[in-house]
Amino acid sequence: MADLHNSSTIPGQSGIPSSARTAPPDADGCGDEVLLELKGISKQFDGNQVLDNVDLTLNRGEAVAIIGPSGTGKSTILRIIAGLLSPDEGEIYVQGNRREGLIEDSPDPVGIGMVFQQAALFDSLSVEENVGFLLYQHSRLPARQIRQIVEDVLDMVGLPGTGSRYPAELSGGMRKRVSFARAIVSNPENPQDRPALLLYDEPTAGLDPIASTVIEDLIRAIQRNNGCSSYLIVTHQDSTIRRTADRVIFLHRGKIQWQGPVTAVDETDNPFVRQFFSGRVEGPIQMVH
Ligand SMILES: Nc1ncnc2c1ncn2[C@@H]1O[C@H](COP(=O)(O)OP(=O)(O)OP(=O)(O)O)[C@@H](O)[C@H]1O
Repeated sequence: MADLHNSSTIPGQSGIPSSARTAPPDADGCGDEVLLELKGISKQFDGNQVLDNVDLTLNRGEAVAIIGPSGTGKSTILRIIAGLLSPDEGEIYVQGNRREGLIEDSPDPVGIGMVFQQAALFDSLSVEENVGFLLYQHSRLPARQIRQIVEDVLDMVGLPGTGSRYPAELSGGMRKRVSFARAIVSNPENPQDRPALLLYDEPTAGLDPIASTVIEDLIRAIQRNNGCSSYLIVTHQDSTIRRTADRVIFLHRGKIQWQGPVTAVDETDNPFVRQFFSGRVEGPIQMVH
């Protein structure tokens, strides 16, 4: 496992009991291979330092939640990891290979998939055509098989029998689940296309508690079905943090202020984590008005 003790960029780390800082080596049976490493990543927009010298390591098979107040750079870090945005400074290693430029310039040695916060659906296409869009466009699978795959995925996201409806006929939460279904649909002809790393940007935002549970269970099921795949998940929702994360990273003011196993979020005396989980207005995190 990554040795969190050696990370010098985690000022709040000292509040975590040493026994809680690292998981037992290879607890998940996925080996201890480092899948992703960020070294000294910085990014600013219009003079606003959003990420400031961030180091982050993710092992194969790990599930990590990135949390923190709004506007603190969580989506930015996902977009940098996905290769959609360049950092101003720092290095990115995917399975030990340094990435040069954006994803379009040099493909990574393993697939990285991103499930966006707001994936737009095509209004003129049915739910089935939306979810099966990439398979209809890029695979040679017969339409009947694509329909079956789509039906199965709709079932998985808790929307069975909705394939013939149009996005305008669905609630916002249902549309979100259709987007999710589209993001996770994969071609059985190319199982190697399945990403080794998935990046989820607030997949349960705006969903009712039961629909959230369906998506949270699905995120875990996808990880199990893909062997030792890993994911990073950005979320504000307490239940999603607790049900999908093995490890939690707290980002604020451009830096990782705390990280530890999900079981430690209720034990740590780190003031950022305490304020975040209690929802108190008073504390080191100041609302930006
Ligand atoms: N392309 C961009 N151009 C200018 N500023 C940007 C851009 N992308 C992000 N920012 C700014 O960077 C900061 C961090 O944004 P980001 O979306 O990463 O935050 P976040 O932590 O994901 O927020 P939230 O929890 O509200 O989704 C914000 O102040 C945002 O306005």
